[in-house]
Amino acid sequence: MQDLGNWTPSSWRARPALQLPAYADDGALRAAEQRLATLPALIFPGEIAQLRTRLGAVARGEAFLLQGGDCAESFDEVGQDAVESTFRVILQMAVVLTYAAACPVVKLGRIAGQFAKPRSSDSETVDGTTLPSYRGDIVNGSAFSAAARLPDPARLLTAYAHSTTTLNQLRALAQGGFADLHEVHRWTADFVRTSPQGARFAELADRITESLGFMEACGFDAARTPQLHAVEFYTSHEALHLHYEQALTRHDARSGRWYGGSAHMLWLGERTRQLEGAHIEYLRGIDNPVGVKLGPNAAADDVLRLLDRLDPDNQPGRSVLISRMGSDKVAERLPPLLRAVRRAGRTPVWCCDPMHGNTVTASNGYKTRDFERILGEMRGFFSAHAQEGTYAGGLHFEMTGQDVTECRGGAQALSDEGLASRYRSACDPRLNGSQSLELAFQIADVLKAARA
Ligand SMILES: O=C[C@H](O)[C@H](O)COP(=O)(O)O
Ligand SMILES: C=C(OP(=O)(O)O)C(=O)O
Ligand SMILES: [Mn+2]
Repeated sequence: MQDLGNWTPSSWRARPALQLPAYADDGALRAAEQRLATLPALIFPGEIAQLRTRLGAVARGEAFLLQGGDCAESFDEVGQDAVESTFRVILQMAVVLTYAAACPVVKLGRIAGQFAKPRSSDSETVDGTTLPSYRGDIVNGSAFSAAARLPDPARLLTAYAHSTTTLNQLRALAQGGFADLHEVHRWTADFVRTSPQGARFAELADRITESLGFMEACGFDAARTPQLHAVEFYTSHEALHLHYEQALTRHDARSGRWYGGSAHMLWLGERTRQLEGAHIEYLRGIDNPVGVKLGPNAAADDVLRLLDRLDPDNQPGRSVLISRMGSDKVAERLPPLLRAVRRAGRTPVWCCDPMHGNTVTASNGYKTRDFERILGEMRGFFSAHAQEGTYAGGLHFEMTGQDVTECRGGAQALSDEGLASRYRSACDPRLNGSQSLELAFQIADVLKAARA
């Protein structure tokens, strides 16, 4: 078993911690942490071990990882629509990829806990008024008022409550009949059904339905094949708010290991991955699969030191490296990292986040991303792996199943003016349901070619 040295769930507190809120009332923070520590973990060790096994298959090139969801979940949107629509689009994307590339797809939501946000600036100025930045619903409110922006420790408990609600809904959707492959036609949202993507998906769904009918006519017993009736769906979020993560850390008496009980998988962002920092210290001691984002300034040596710290035994399925270079930099910056990791004999999952290196400001002030640049980084990621003889293992998207207008382009040809109509994200722009499906068809072609 990995030697954790002097690690404890609270050893991160002796290290410099970036991006954490400064609470005015220490007593209220401690009370919230103590309350959380008495509540059940959201995710249990057996489920975490199962995801490690699935990601191990990705690391070996036998499966593909699809990770996606909101940039920042909102307390106001916890409920039927937002969760169900994102779940159904992830299912649709996964079916498109599985069908095209005949490759199992591991489905991992940025969901049921994605409430904490790192920011470039501590404050925001609007019309001459300066207030603290919004840092995610677990910390403060997105409304531009002094009261909303005050960090409130009671939000830690609301985040836990909302995560349990969402997780309960996800478990029901994944296991309760909705995800049955015989229902594949029902997964399309109404606004997508009439789009070119909707039509393309309907054709694919017809082929799947026909194949199932054919196989059942040949005597294949679908009723005895659980994989047709339910899906494995896992959760993840950025492990930014360490007070929250520590309070949900649990010891597993059976294995003797510690695990983060807030999600199956946890990752660190580009801004909090300092080797000697608090966030890496926390992550190294838990047994979950863990990820690290890598931006264009990551050096090969940094990446190897991070793997030494997080995954010293080089266990397939433990570490996920998520590159987010930008479409204009991926061809130059990613190959040296792939080469160094391969030469060191390391076997992390390599995943691409084509969102965070491609954020721009539209002419009317909206934070946005271009569909073509997202696609461009994704293609650059596959090319870099082909060039280096490594496996392009997965993709990480900021997306929603809803009909929002936050990213430009795609078949809908969303323009700067179009962004204003339904821009709902409190942080970064997401692909909408139709853009997400369009992207899945594009990736399917690339994945099929890469696997051939
Ligand atoms: O989601 C990631 C970050 O929180 C986000 O990209 C930061 O955005 P900012 O540069 O507006 O702070
Ligand atoms: C903060 C995020 O990304 P990054 O750390 O890559 O900027 C994120 O995934 O929301
Ligand atoms: Mn984001």
